[in-house]
This record gives sequence, C-alpha cells and structure tokens, in this order.
Amino acid sequence: MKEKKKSDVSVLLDYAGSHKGLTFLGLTLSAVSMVLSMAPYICIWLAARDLIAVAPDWTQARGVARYGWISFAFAFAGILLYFAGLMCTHLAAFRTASNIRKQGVAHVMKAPLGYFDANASGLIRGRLDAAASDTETLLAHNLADIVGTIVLFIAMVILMFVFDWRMGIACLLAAVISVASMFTMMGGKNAKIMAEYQTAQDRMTKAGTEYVRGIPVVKIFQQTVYSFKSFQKAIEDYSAKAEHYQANVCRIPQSINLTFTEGAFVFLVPAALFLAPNALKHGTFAGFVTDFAFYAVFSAIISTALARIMFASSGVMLAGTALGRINRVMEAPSLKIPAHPQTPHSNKVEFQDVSFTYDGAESAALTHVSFTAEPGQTIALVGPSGGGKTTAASLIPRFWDVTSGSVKIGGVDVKNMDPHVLMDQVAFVFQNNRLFKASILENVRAARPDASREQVRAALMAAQCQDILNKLPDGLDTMIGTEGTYLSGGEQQRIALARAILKDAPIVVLDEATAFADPENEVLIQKAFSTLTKGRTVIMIAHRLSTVVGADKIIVLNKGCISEEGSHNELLTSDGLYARMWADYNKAVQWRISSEKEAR
Ligand SMILES: Nc1ncnc2c1ncn2[C@@H]1O[C@H](COP(=O)(O)OP(=O)(O)OP(=O)(O)O)[C@@H](O)[C@H]1O
Repeated sequence: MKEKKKSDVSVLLDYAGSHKGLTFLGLTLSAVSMVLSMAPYICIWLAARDLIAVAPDWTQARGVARYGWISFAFAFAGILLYFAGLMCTHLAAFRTASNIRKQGVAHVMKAPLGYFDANASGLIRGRLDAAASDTETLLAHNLADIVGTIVLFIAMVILMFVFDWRMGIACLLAAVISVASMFTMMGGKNAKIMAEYQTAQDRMTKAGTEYVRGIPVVKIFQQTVYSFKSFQKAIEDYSAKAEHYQANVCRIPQSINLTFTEGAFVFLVPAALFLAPNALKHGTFAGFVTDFAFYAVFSAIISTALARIMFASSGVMLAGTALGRINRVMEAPSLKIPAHPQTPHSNKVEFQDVSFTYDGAESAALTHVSFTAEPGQTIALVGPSGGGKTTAASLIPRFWDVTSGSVKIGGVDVKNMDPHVLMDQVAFVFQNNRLFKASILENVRAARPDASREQVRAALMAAQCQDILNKLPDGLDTMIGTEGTYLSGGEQQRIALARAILKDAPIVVLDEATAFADPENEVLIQKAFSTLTKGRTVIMIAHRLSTVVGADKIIVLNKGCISEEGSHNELLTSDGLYARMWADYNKAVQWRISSEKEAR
C-alpha cells in the first residue's frame, strides 16, 4: 500500500517530541477562546434587541446591564484562555525549534568532513537557524490562529444558519470569495514559485557572503560589484523571482481578498432588502432591524477572522519552505559507522588499489593507487598541482570514502574502524590550519581537552613556539585574532603543529606548506616537523622538494595515478617526472639565490 505523505505541519510536530501534547493543548485552548470571543457580539445583539423592543422607553430594558457583565466575563475568559493557549504553543514552538537545531547539528556531525568543503558550516548553520525561526512563528502563533479561526467559522456558520439561512449565505458569500482567493496562492504551481523565490533569496545570501569575503580582492584589483558575476546574477535573479512572485501569485488574490475582507457585508444589504417585504409582513420592523444588526455585527467578525487566516496562511507557506531547507540539511550523507568495529594491529597505513571520484566530477581524482607506509616510515606525496595528493591524504581520516579499493590502518579498513578510534590514531596538519578565535591554550588543547597547562606548554616548546609566547602579552592565555593579536602564517602553522604534537597520535598526515614562511620561521617549522614526526608513521604532502629528500619513500602522483615511487636517489636515477621536478626546483632555488644576491 502506498504510504500517505505526511503534511508539513505534522512533520514539524514530530520535531516537538514530548512537547507535541502541549501544542495540541494550546490549539484547543485557542479554539475555545475563539468560541468564547463570540459571546460579547451575541450579548450586544441581545442588548440591541431589548433596547429596540422597548424604544423609546429605555428604562424598560432591564437586561442590558446583565448582558454587559456577561459579555465582559466571556471576553475576559476568552482572553485568559487565549494567553494560556499562546503560552503552551510558544513553549512547544521554542522546544521544536531547538530540537530542529539540535537534530540538524547532530545529523551534520555524522557527515564526512569532506561534506563541509561543498557546504560551508556557516551556511548550514544559517540555513538551520532561519528555518527553525520560521517554524517558530508558525507553531507559536499561526497554527493557533488557524485552528481557532476555523472553529470560530464553524460556530458562526451554525449560529447564522439557525437564525436565517438566506441571510447566513449572504453573510458568508464574501468570506467564501476571500478565502477561495487566498487558497489559490497556496499549493501547486504557486508553491513552486514561492519555493523558487526562497531559493533565490538563499542564493543571494550565499553570494553576498562570498562577495564580502572577496572584498580585499575586489579592492586590490579595482573591480566593482559587477566583477562578482555570481553575486550580480544572484541579485538580478532574486529581483526577477520576487517580481514574478508578486505579480503571479500575490497581486490578484490579495486584491480580491482585501476587497471582500473589508466589505464582508456587501451582499448583506441587498439580501436584507430582498427579504424585507416578507419579514415585515410576518413580524415587526423592530424585529427585522435587530436581525439585520445581528448579521451586520457578525460580518465584522468575519473580517477579523479572514485577516487572521490571511496572516496565518503565509506562515504555513513559510514553514513549508523552511521544512524544505531543514530537509536539505537532514539529507546530508552520513558517515557509515561499522556495526562491529575492528581495532588496528599497528600503525601501518596501506592504500590498496584505491580509486576515487568526487561527487558530480566527470573524471576520477585517483585511479588504482596502491602504496604502503610501514610503522615509523615517512612517505612523501609529490607531483604536479591537481595530481591527487590532497585527495589521497583526505581519504585516510575518511573526509571521503573511497569509490573502490581500500585504505587500511594496521590491517583494518578505515571504514571498519570506530570513527573515534580512527581520529585518535591520526593527527592532521593542513595548510588551512584553522585556529579558532580563542586563547592559544584553548587552541592547542582542542587536540586533547584533558591536557594540563604544562602539557600544552611542553607541546608549544616542542613546536618551537617559545618566541611566540614571549612576545604575547598574556602568554598562553592570549586570545588570537582579537585586539591586534594576529599571528603570521608561519607562526600559525607552528601553533597547529603544537596541537598535533599534543595529540600524540601514532600516525601523522601533514600538508607541508612552508611556502609563506620567512627563512627564520621555516627553520623553526622544520624543527617542529621533526619533533612531530619522530617515531611516527607519516604521510606528508610535499610542495617543496627539499623536505622530501630524507623520506623513506616518495610517491609521485600525476593525474590521479602513481607515475613513480622510490627514494630520492632512486627516482633521480630513473630520470622520470620526479627528476625533472627536482631539476626545476633546483633551478628555481638558484634563481632565488642569485636574485637575492643582485638585490644586495
Ligand atoms: N571537492 C572537490 N570536488 C571535485 N573535484 C575536486 C575536489 N577537490 C579536488 N578536486 C579535483 O581532484 C583532482 C585532485 O585534486 P587534489 O587537490 O587532490 O590535487 P593536489 O595534488 O593536492 O593539488 P595541489 O598540489 O594543487 O594542492 C583535481 O582534478 C581537482 O580539480
């Protein structure tokens, strides 16, 4: 049997968990308060009827004051229940929104790290935050208003038809036209247009963020916003989608709605005139006027109710698109966790016939790559740009999972290891070191939260960071990135090396990027490297060939394949790609030395 598709609201209510009942309680209270809110209108009508009946001797109308009190009591009770209902729906809405945020973050945490390359964490957070707040409005206000108004409508229809079904129809006709015009805005083609409009808004926000990030480049090259084609296109696209949405979805229904909401009694006067002769024949003029007053008063409630529905229905649409955004976060792929994790027997790292293609890429980034790093060995990955070095290194911590073949640590496929054990086994130092806006202590301690201050200090010393600590005002407790405390690229890298040293993992994956370091920094970084790599299995991505001369094995990756492998001397003898790269590298070094000499 085909499974019935759940409505957006019930999917959202599932996020409320144990607070779902509170939402229903809030909705019930809101519905009851709406029914009670009709009482003052009925009392006004009853008072008007009594007054008209005894006119012009008003003193005869003894019940009027009583109606006033009853009306007050019902209005007061209605307001109290409405507030109690709102308290319930608000509590449930806050919990639902926080559950959405928590579940979204928890789900994304299970995604492979590579997922964050294509989905910036800021964007995911922004998407979740905005979607959660949109649902908050629906669950806290809109839903209660919709349920309450529907109940109010039903009660009104019953009441009106009990009095005079013809006047009832006249009264409701305007309402039906209004509601029908509004419903044409929802669902089908219009929901698609609304979703496109929201997506265009998302895209513009994303492109705006990229533009702000790229402002330095724009300024340096004296460009204008128009040089940021994607941002310009996103703005134009958003503007077109917004106009399309206004023109095709909103304009006509909202005009009809406004006309009939404000003029809910347009059909009432003709109906009254039509029914007047017969009514006057069987009753008094006073009775006829009173009945007309009843419907005139109720048409005012219809206007209020319609305005409420109109406001609330936009909340439903907004929540529908918000749910779409939440679903996109929830669709993030999860890292497959083994049911029976295996423990590695050693620190050997093996690539066995590994091929890997990025999602959506036309060609493979790695093809049939096999190599082994024995425990304690240093393996250098070298090769032209785009050869696959970073990709190969990223497969060890499961940034991505191999397309075919296997990556093993100590004889166990990384896919069969407990992810926590995998992370404990391997320390990473990437080019983009990602220091947080926090103290140096906290930055280094991120690798091992239970480490003492002394252990952190020792790791910093081993990573040659003495000079950094000496020059900073608060030493270990200096906040990085605030009040002018900024570190150079080389200094940041040494802090990141301290973090890896503190982690004390038996396997180290290192993206050696000293290109931006000055000679002094470079010497210190090299010393920190040798401390970090001593006695460990090291996979090193090398950009500068001087650092790989001492490696146990050099793997030359070109266009995703291993084109050569061996020690430095072996590769020079075989006179292939590596030998050419080495010659080029030496030429570049010679050129630098001679230009520096000339400059002096
Ligand atoms: N996230 C990604 N999505 C799709 N393709 C990618 C992605 N990252 C890298 N690639 C592609 O995979 C191939 C290998 O890239 P990789 O970054 O591993 O090379 P590399 O040898 O580390 O290069 P470099 O020395 O310039 O850092 C390249 O063709 C690259 O365009």
